[in-house]
Amino acid sequence: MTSSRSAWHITLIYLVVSVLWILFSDQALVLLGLDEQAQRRLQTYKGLMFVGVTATLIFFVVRGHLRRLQQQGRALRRSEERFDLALSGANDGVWDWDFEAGRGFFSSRCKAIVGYPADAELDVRQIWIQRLHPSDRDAAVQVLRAHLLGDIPRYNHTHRIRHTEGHFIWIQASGRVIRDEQGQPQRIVGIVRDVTELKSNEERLRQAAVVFDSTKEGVVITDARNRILNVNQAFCRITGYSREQVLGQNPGFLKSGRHNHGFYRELWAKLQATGSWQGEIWNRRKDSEIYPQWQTINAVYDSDGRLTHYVAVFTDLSQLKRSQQEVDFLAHHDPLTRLPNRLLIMERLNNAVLRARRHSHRLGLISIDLDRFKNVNDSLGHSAGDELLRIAAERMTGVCREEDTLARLGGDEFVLLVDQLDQVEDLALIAGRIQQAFAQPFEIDGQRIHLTVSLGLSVFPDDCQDAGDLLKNADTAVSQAKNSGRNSYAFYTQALTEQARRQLALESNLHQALAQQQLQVYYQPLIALHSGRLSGFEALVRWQHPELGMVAPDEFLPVAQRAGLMGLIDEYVLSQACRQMRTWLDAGYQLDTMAVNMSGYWLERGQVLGSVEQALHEAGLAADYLELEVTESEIMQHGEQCIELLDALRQRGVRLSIDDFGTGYSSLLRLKRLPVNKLKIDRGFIVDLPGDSNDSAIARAIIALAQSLQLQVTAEGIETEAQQTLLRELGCDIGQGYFFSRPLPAQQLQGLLQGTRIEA
Ligand SMILES: Nc1nc2c(ncn2[C@@H]2O[C@H](COP(=O)(O)O[C@H]3[C@@H](O)[C@H](n4cnc5c(=O)[nH]c(N)nc54)O[C@@H]3COP(=O)(O)O)[C@@H](O)[C@H]2O)c(=O)[nH]1
Repeated sequence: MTSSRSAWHITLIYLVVSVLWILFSDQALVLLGLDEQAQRRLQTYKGLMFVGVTATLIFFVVRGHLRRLQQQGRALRRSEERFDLALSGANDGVWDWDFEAGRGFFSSRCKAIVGYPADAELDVRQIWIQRLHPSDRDAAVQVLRAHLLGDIPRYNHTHRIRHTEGHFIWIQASGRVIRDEQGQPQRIVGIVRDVTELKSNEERLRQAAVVFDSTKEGVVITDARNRILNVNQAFCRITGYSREQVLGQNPGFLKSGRHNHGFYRELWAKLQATGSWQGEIWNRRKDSEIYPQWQTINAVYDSDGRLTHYVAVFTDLSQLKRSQQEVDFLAHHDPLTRLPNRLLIMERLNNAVLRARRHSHRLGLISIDLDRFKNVNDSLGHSAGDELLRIAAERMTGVCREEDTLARLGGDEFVLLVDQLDQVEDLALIAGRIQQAFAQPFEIDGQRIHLTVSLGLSVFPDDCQDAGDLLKNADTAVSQAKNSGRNSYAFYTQALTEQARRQLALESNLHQALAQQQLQVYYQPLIALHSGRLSGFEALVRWQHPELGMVAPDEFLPVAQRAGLMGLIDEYVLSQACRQMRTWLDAGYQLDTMAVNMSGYWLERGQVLGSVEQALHEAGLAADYLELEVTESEIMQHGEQCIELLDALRQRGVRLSIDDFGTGYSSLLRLKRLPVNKLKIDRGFIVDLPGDSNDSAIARAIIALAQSLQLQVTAEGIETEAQQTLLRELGCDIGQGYFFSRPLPAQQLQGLLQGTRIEA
């Protein structure tokens, strides 16, 4: 019942009772039959009583009403106090936006949130519209509009507001619209809350969650009873288990079985005593693979110091271990062929020598060098060269025993350590097998490559006393194999070492020899066999070493070649020979030829032409006196380039001769194209004449071939009269050899020259 109806009720009852009292109380007095004075007195008392009763009634009604009002007021205040307390406890501010009046009310907390003092007079624009973050404005207005249109029951939105100090704060505003009878929005009332800290906490949590899930380390969080509460994605990736499969489990199910109880006992003892443990631990993945991990476990305590959680963070070390193994492997192996490298073979060699010493057995070392491997690299490129080395290593491994070690020292150098060698000959058998491994051509990039190997064999303790010397000796022997024509093997001997030492000494003295003119040119006569006339000389270099005596060219020329001095020697001999020829001609000796050897170095560098022209010019000698000798094998090796050079020399009038003819397998077709004047039969075919019928046949054939090609023929190495006679009979033009004279210095040839002088 409303308050006005209650008031009408009471008033009506009062009216009825009052009217009935007035109407019937006087009649009741009349019925009493009292005199007029008594009646008037009673009427006065009656009136007084009515006033007294009604006054009493009014007193109680008013008092009751006022008491109720007081109670309601107190209840309202209490309720307001509770509301205020609740809002301020929750740190919320109240706002009220009256659309009709265009005013807003903002509680002091509401103002404080934005940075205004409590007594600041603010309108809605100042506190809300102008302060909204531009990025949040559209969304905030849209939610408000939706609520005002009745699309959503409450206005609730979180957005950024610029604080009076300039920075942005996050607030959460909520409210509800109040409408008039027609449903038109009158005002909206609500609360506002500063959620900046909440937001930054949320952001931190979000970041933590991203870190938790994106970190490469596996993370496991357990409760105090060690039941898994959470794991991250890295844990799942590393272990192979899904999150659902492990939640609630004890992490002990990951144990690999590789650690004993003592290990785990110590782990837990340390964890409980210090609150953390760190170390390498082996666990088992879902696919049963066991793997190492580096793990840190920390105990987590609450503010009262009670243990609440354990957090374990671990890194999978298996990749690292594999890399470490690979690094270790590469430190001792060659990455291309995966064979042991120099470091490892030396280690094994040293150990093998110690064992061989202790047990008095032999061991062998084979140094293996691929012949002309450089040509493959130069012509087909380094990747083809690498591929070839890889296949060669495979083939050699295939023919070696398990217990022996094949290693690559670098480039095309390999060694094979043969442990426990029963007899030296066995090493030769193994060398043969390695040579055989190269019998088939190599298929690289669609090309068939024929390759041979040279092998040097050395035996402990026969050839040396330690591992270093064993390797050195095998190297020396391989050089010997190479010098003797490649595709062969050679054993190391003490004599070889002496030779190697002498060659080293020669190499270091050769520069000095050139500077101090220790090199001399000797001349060996060339005799026209049909007349016995001295037709010329071949210039041959000699080294008069101050300590070693006369050193033969066979010995020092390969050294000069290696030392890069061949060009200087060739030029020196050429110019000396041309000058000497000029001197002899000027002295009136009738000579036709001065023969000079042309080395492979000259052919390679292509400097011959310039040097020849210069030497002839300086000596003032006509070109046709000069005969350059090129060996058959050099011509074969240098091919077209050599022919072009010979052509050029020929055009300048220089005569050319093929030296050591018969040893180089030149084809007749090529021979026909060569611009040469002479063939020089190799001494090897002369030495056994006239007794050896094969050599006779060869000499005869060469002479016939030369004649048919209209070339002259010289036979070198004639040591006997019989050889001279036979060769003359066969039609050989020129003879050279000890039978006529050894090579001699110019001044010792005067006697021989006398017969050729033309008297002026
Ligand atoms: N590029 C150069 N090569 C040169 C030069 N001087 C010599 N050589 C080459 O060195 C090789 C050895 O030469 P050498 O010891 O001088 O031997 C020559 C003669 O002494 C030797 N010969 C001559 N007759 C006889 C004989 O009757 N018996 C015998 N055992 N040996 C004899 O033959 C060598 C001449 O050879 P060749 O040149 O093939 O005619 C040798 O290959 C020389 O070519 C030089 O200055 N530059």
